[in-house]
Formats: sequence, structure tokens, C-alpha cells
Amino acid sequence: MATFLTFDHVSKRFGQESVLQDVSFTLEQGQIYGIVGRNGSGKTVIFKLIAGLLRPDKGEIFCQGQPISRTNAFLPWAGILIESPCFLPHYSGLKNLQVLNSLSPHPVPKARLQEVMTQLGLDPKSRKAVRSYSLGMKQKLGIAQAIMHHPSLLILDEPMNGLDESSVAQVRTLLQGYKEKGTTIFLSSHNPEDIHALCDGLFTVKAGQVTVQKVVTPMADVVAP
Ligand SMILES: Nc1ncnc2c1ncn2[C@@H]1O[C@H](COP(=O)(O)OP(=O)(O)OP(=O)(O)O)[C@@H](O)[C@H]1O
Repeated sequence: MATFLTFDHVSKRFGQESVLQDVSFTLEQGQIYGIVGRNGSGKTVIFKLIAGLLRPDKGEIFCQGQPISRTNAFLPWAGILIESPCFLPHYSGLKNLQVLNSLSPHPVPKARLQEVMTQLGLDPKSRKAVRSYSLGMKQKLGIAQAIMHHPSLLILDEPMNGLDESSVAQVRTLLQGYKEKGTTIFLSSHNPEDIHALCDGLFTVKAGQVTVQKVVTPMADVVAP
């Protein structure tokens, strides 16, 4: 397995609050990693540092050996769902994906946008405006925008938020499929079942430190309930 992403002695503080202190870890390509920790422990800060939305005060983040924390060059290769997805409320789901796709340096065909919506149980032909979407539908559209460009790295902050049981099973299967294609996936979840069903490795964030542990995945948990 090749190393895909490296945190190398990364520190981040906001004013007096030291959120990450000299944090180092690696992600291997084609694996699914979970990150857990109490509210406010620093999970989203880690995701934002990878996505280039925040910069480390100290240390460096490497993707396939290249430093990425002071360049935006990495972003086109990452699919990102952090916090609540922001959509144009008067447009349909498909139209929203088309707008985002048009801003990408690597746009995909419309058929791909329709495909990801269908994979997530959203009707690409529906004219329903996103402002009328339920919480779960918005979340699915957020996952759709994260995966539509075939990312090498998928960063998903609480991807199962608002999803019903069968949708959770659908998303788990989808993520396993991306893993099999070589996508590295880094997700946070407050639900231990998601972690056990999906993750090859688990990070815990506590008091500015990140510790790693291997997750043993019982196959029974991977099967859709
Ligand atoms: N832009 C910012 N300015 C100041 N403080 C920030 C900023 N972003 C995050 N923080 C602080 O950093 C800490 C970690 O926040 P973070 O959002 O990473 O938590 P989290 O682990 O994702 O929590 P949750 O489980 O609630 O989503 C919190 O104390 C938060 O207030």
C-alpha cells in the first residue's frame, strides 16, 4: 500500500486555543479512515487543513509526497463534504450539480451527474427546488457533489447526518465501491456502527493529540441491514 496523505508535525491554534499540537499521521491509498472525538475536539479543523480551507501554524501536510498546505493545487482531486452543504435554493438538485461542475477545472458529462444522483436515491429528473429538499435529501446531494468528479480523496464530515437506515446502507455500499476503485476516504462519524462497518483505520482526537488504532471489521456489519 502506498502512503497517500501525511500530517507531519502539524499544529493549529485559534487565539489562546491550541486545537492541534504537533500532530503526525498517515493515510494509505485506497483505505477508509474514520476520525472520532468529542464535539469541538478538532475533527473538522483536520478536514479543513487537508482541504486547504485552513493553514497549519506549524508543520506540513503532504499528498503523495507533495506539500499541499500552502497551495490549492490539490483541491481538484479531493471530494469534500464539510458541515452543511451550501446549494442554490431555487435550483433543482441536478442544476446545482451542473453549476458546481461548470466551476470545476475537470468537468464531467451530465450523465455522470445523473448517475451519482441515482446512486444516492435522488431523482435527477425531478424539478423540485433544493429549498424544498428534506435534510436527508440535501445531505445526499452533498455526497453527490463530493463524489461526482471521481476524487482520489474523499473527505466526509458526518456523511450519514439526517440519513434513514436504508440510505445509510446505500452510502456504506457506495463508499466501499469507491474504496475498491482506490479512493482514499476520510470520514467523521458520531455513530460507532458506521466506523465498524466501513473503516480500516480509526483516529481519535483528544486534547490536541491524534491517536491511531486499527479497526477490525466484522463482515456482518458491512451487509446492508
Ligand atoms: N475559524 C475558527 N476560528 C476560531 N475557532 C475555531 C475555528 N474553527 C474551529 N475553531 C475551534 O476549534 C475547535 C475544534 O473545532 P472543530 O470544528 O474541528 O470540532 P469538531 O471536532 O469537528 O466538533 P463537532 O463534533 O462538534 O463537529 C473548537 O473549539 C472550535 O471552536
